[in-house]
Amino acid sequence: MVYTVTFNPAIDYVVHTGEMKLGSTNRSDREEMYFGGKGINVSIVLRELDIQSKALGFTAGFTGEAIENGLAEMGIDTDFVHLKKGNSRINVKIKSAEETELNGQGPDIDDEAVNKLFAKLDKLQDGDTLILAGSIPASLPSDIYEKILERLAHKNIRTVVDATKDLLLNVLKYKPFLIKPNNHELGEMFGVTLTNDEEIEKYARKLKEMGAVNVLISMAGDGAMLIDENGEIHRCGVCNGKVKNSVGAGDSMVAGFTAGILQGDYEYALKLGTAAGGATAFSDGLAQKEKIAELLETL
Ligand SMILES: Nc1ncnc2c1ncn2[C@@H]1O[C@H](COP(=O)(O)OP(=O)(O)OP(=O)(O)O)[C@@H](O)[C@H]1O
Ligand SMILES: O=P(O)(O)OC[C@@]1(O)O[C@H](CO)[C@@H](O)[C@@H]1O
Repeated sequence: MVYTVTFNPAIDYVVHTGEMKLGSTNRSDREEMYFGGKGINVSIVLRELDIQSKALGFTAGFTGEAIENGLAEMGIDTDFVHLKKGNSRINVKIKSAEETELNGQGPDIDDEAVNKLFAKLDKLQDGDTLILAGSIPASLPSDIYEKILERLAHKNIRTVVDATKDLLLNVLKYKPFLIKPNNHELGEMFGVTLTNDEEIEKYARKLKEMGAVNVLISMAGDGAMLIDENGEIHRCGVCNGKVKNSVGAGDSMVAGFTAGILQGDYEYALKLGTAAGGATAFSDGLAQKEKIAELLETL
């Protein structure tokens, strides 16, 4: 079974506007809402790839209820811990000449709620896959992902972590099966700006030396690089298409790669990840089955 964990689910409120003037009243041309947060996005795209997962995490208030109902309507299995206070966040994504995002902080998560999540995770079994994805609310310490991996270390669970900074660095000693920072996040973790392929490879290998089994670096329109468990490097360019939306492209890549590795080798997983990432970049909302299949054929 595949489980995703989203500590900080969100309603993604996507606003399209011709021009955006800071300090003025702007009017949108159209709006859309999606139920998101990184782990949830991974669950949604996994379902497009015929892999049923269970989405875990925390929801709160009326927005949390809307997220759960929306996911249920989409056929996504969920088992969220319900927080007693606050509301799940609404993340604003403004699409004008450029994409601007304003992600919320999210509700506080207390120890009792964290322990409820731990109890659910304790039921995972050998052979399961666990995907931890996205930011955590400020009320939680940055070793929370580490604590989860530590709890599960005695079981044979394939772990995937899509996070940044300390949240990611802290888990490396537990040898996550896959991590997927993008090239900017990779540089940020080492306090450097990465300007070419050689530098990106050098720092990706550092993450591997620090414990990650497979390191996948996504580079938006420049494709992706994988350093696999044997230290071999694989590269994949991007699919061709008109970019509509980059929100969730990375989550789609994580879903595609995870589905790919359950069905084939690293080359195939990288291609399926690339096709899923591209399918999201070329769609309003997340990747759909037919688009992923069409793009996979081109790689
Ligand atoms: N402009 C694009 N054209 C084609 N493919 C793209 C484009 N942007 C993203 N992709 C595909 O999606 C993958 C992941 O994208 P990206 O590197 O932007 O992830 P990310 O930064 O984690 O994204 P996000 O945080 O918005 O989900 C890329 O490696 C690529 O295969
Ligand atoms: O604030 P985080 O948790 O880092 O990212 C949250 C988020 O931007 O990630 C997804 C796209 O990857 C969106 O659905 C969501 O709004």
